[in-house]
Amino acid sequence: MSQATRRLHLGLMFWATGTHAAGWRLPDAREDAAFDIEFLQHVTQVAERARFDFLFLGDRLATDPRLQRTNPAQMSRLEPFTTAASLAAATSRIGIVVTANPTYYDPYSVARLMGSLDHVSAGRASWNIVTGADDIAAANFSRTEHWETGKRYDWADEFVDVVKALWDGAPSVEAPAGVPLDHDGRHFRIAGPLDVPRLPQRHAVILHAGTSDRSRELGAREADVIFAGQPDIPSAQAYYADIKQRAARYGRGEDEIAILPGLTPIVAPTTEEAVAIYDRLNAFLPLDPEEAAGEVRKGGLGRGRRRNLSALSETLGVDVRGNDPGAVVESALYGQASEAGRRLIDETARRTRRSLTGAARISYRDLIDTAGAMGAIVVGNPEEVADFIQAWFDQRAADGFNIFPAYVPGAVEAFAELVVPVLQRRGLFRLDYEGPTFRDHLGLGLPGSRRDRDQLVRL
Ligand SMILES: Cc1cc2nc3c(=O)[nH]c(=O)nc-3n(C[C@H](O)[C@H](O)[C@H](O)COP(=O)(O)O)c2cc1C
Repeated sequence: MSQATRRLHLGLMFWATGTHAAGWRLPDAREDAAFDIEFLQHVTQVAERARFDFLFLGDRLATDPRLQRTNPAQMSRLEPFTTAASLAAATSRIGIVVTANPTYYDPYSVARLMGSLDHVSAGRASWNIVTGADDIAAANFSRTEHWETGKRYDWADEFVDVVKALWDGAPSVEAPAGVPLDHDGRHFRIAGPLDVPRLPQRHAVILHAGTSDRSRELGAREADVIFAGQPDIPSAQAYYADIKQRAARYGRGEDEIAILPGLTPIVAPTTEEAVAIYDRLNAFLPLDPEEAAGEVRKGGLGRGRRRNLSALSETLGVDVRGNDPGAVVESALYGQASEAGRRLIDETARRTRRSLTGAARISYRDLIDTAGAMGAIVVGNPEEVADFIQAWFDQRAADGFNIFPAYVPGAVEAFAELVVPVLQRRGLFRLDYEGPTFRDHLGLGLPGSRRDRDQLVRL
């Protein structure tokens, strides 16, 4: 795609009390937000008014008390297909992404649920394929273990193939009874045809999120959007180039696959106000008790790492235990710290505008706060946040972002009101939707049928 026509894409990651662990502590936060469908609809409408490409509903198939520390709204939630149908009825343009994990679903059900959602939403359905980070989910699905990566992706590859083939054979004007599938594969035996009529988008938009080589391959082959997690431009550029190269090997053009890292923007009219929000959120978070040497524990995905001087010492490569967490850090620490430690200090300075030498100084507590949330975070005024987004976009580290609002609804409204107009003024983001379907927002036409495509490849 030429630079002139390349457009930024924006998704909204919806965690009802925000993606910051203290998002639920702010005055306008709602502790029942995850279950109040009118509230979910309101947030989706705010995103739609700002012309976001999509609202993203992640999912987990198990609850985990450890999430209470970091994202309480993730501990219990509404089932996403049901939620999505309700959000579709309250909106008319925004794409709606539902996470459904092939490891624990079956293909006919997903083809049917997603196909129905595409009808209910008039062409705005999207399936986020994840193979699952939660090994505890296995215990809810009559399994003794969460499969290892190879098995999960062998299963997922065939699963996705079958779902797309079911959509291709869905009842249509040309074939009112549908086309039987008669799939007899390694994992699935499915007769078909699907009982849902041909989807408005033919295929729901496919998203994918994962980290392994197998995940990259599945994403490059099947996904229209990749949800990525790199925290900085160099690592995001490497990931971006790798996915686009892999996609090219499947005959797919650069513009057929959008790579959107997650980004937490903390924005306010002035830099000082934005930093004050960031500090205020972090001040709510308690520190963990210190641990004995050699016992530093790290949290898993989404559960955050331990917030104490022991864990900080690990990252810095310098033993800083015994300091008052609120004390300012000596400037000599920079020279002593590991590379990861120096990155942590630099990132803290970028977010807080404090330094090791200036009038406003970095404290140990500031470093702990940064280490607790190392994803891509930008704190600043609207122009500064837009600069950050544009830098990633221009340097091909991203085709846009999945926006993680730190607190809800305030951070969604702030981004919509303050940053989107700047991105629009710069010609980076759409002024209006160009069509009614999610595929239209992504600039994608209707997909050819899999069988046609396979035949073309054979010719
Ligand atoms: C950005 C991102 C978002 C993810 N979202 C979810 C999710 O909503 N639900 C889930 O079960 N797993 C989610 N995962 C986990 C992936 O499905 C995957 O299982 C995990 O990253 C391990 O990588 P692998 O599958 O490539 O081995 C996410 C992963 C990433 C990187």
